[in-house]
Amino acid sequence: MKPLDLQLVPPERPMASIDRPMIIAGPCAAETEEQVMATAIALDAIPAVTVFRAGIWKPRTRPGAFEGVGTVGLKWLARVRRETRLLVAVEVANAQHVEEALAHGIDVQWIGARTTANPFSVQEIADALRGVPATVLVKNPISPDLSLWIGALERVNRAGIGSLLAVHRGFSMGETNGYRNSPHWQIPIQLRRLAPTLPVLCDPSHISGDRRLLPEVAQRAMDLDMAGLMIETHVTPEAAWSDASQQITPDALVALLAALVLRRPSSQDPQFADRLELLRRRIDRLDADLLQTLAERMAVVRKIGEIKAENSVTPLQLERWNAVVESRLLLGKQSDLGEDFVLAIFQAIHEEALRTQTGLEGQARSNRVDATPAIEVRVASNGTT
Ligand SMILES: C=C(O[C@@H]1C=C(C(=O)O)C=C[C@H]1O)C(=O)O
Repeated sequence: MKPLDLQLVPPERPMASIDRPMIIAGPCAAETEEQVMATAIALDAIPAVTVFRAGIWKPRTRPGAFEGVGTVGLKWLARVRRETRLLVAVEVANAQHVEEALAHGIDVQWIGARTTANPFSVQEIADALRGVPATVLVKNPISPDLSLWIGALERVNRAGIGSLLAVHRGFSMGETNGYRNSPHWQIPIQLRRLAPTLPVLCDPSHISGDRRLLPEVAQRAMDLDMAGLMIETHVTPEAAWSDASQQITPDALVALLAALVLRRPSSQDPQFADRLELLRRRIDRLDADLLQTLAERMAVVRKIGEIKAENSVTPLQLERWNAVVESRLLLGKQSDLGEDFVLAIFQAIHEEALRTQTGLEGQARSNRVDATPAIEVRVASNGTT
């Protein structure tokens, strides 16, 4: 795929000129004016924090949960803006939210995961932002669908706004290895590959769902050289009206930021460059071998597919596949390779093997005169099969 045509972040915008990770912090939701001001004042004292976030319209999974204070919260955010050095950010989900946020001088608007998933809503928001030099963050959609995320970014970008940034908040999956939203780090990495000038921040709070996981997720984001962090922060997290388990106090945020190890994306040291180059050449050779081996394996798979097709045997052979998986996991373990990693590789290989053999089966069927008829469905007289 060629790089995306996203005209991003004019350099004169303050949000764009970041040589350190941008830190956005604030409560999941604005609850009262006192809670908003107390949190904002505490965050104002942390130099690394530049943007104060608070949701006022909260999309909730089920009705009856706290759905946000609504428009009155914008007045509280405007007060934060007046009384601290922080920029203020709010989530918008429709054109009316955008207009009200703009009318109250809100600096940053973010599009949440549920909204990003709906192109109608994103277009409505983009239309409301047309020609306004606003800063907009687009969170990833709930499902691990990169095209949907890119589509939302493109819609907002085409509106000709001021600055555009993306936020990785993880993906809602059945199984999440203890995360509230599975990170699927390869998706934001792929986004950055396609849109190299787009700053992509990470929201460790929504990935973790549990404040105990925050430091490791935030560190992972920094190790991936992401442009910043959005971390839910509340003066009394345990009493929060929403997302209580994932919010941290401003003091805990100070500790988290202090413990982060920030590394450079590159080094000028010529010795480092030489060693890296040498090792990378070895990787290049190994990858070429890997691909060669894969191609040879696929050629054998194809041969097996041909004899299966001639004998009308199904591509999937569960017993054999089971034996392959067991033996490769064991081999992998002996070489210190993680089980999940080895399984994922062999599942991808098997998927491709089946795809190859399925095509052959179709061809053989249409060439054969004595082909077994396609599944016969007999309709019983009472209408059931
Ligand atoms: C190659 C075969 O076909 C399929 C692919 C397999 C593989 O890639 O190892 C294993 C079993 C089958 O589901 C085979 O039957 O051996």
